[in-house]
Amino acid sequence: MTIFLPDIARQTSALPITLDWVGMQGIAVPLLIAGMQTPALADAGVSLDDAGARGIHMSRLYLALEMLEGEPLSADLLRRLLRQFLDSHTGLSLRASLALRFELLLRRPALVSPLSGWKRYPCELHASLDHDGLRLELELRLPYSSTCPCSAALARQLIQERFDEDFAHRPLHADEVRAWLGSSQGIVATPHSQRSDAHLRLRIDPQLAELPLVALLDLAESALGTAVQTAVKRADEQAFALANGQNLMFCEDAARRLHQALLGHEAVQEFELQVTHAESLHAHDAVARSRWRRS
Ligand SMILES: Nc1nc2c(ncn2[C@@H]2O[C@H](COP(=O)(O)OP(=O)(O)OP(=O)(O)O)[C@@H](O)[C@H]2O)c(=O)[nH]1
Repeated sequence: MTIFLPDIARQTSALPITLDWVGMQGIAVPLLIAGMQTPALADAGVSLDDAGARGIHMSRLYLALEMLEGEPLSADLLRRLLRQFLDSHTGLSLRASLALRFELLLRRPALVSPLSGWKRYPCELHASLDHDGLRLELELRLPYSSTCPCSAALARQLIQERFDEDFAHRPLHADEVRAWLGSSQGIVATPHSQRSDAHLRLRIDPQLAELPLVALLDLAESALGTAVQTAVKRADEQAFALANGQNLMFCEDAARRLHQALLGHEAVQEFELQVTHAESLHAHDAVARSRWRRS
């Protein structure tokens, strides 16, 4: 005996209006990225371009997401998946989209010691397919350390003044000066540093064979110069202090360095970036933004 199941989605809408996006948000999916299974949350949807149709077929989108489990995440896989969204909604939808939110874990080496540890990078990938083809946008967030150049200059001035007070009118002896340099009575002031955050939103070439996730994170960290560390021994901390001292930056400096680095990457077709320095000088943040579009 066949049981009749009412199918409301096939009814006609009482209000004939098209909809930009209909779908599901926050679906749990495993992805394969950089050789690792990576848990993600997916938002999957299509446009509803048939104004008279009551609804889309959610289950068809949900089941198509199984494609993500079997092979490494790539532009080609996303193109085929979104094509499946559209093929399963022929006559209803002209545009399909998928957003994936996940945290990429990368093993990062210490600066000096032979140690390493995992660092997490929050990522979002937004893919859409319509008659113009596949569009890919990548959002990356990465933490780094920034030391204020103004604060460093002001601290150096205080150290010079203290030096004048302690040594101006008597002969200098290297041992005495060396001991003074190693004391907090001599080095009376230190500049402030802060944990900072870079947020990159990049339009990526959809023809690429591989998604350049790791390459772009490496590029951004190298442009900033003082990425936050994972495993740290004292030797690593000392190297980090040196790196910060040689890498003083305002938020404007950080934004310009990232801008310059991203301009040179072949996969990047357009970007917006924001750097946020969570100041320890005051309770609000210093922020700089920049954007670029290939003309
Ligand atoms: N379109 C739509 N479906 C919803 C919504 N909320 C829950 N659903 C349910 O999602 C389920 C899956 O929808 P369909 O994909 O059309 O299910 P189906 O008719 O069994 O599958 P097909 O035979 O492939 O069309 C249905 O049971 C819907 O009732 C909603 O807001 N809109």
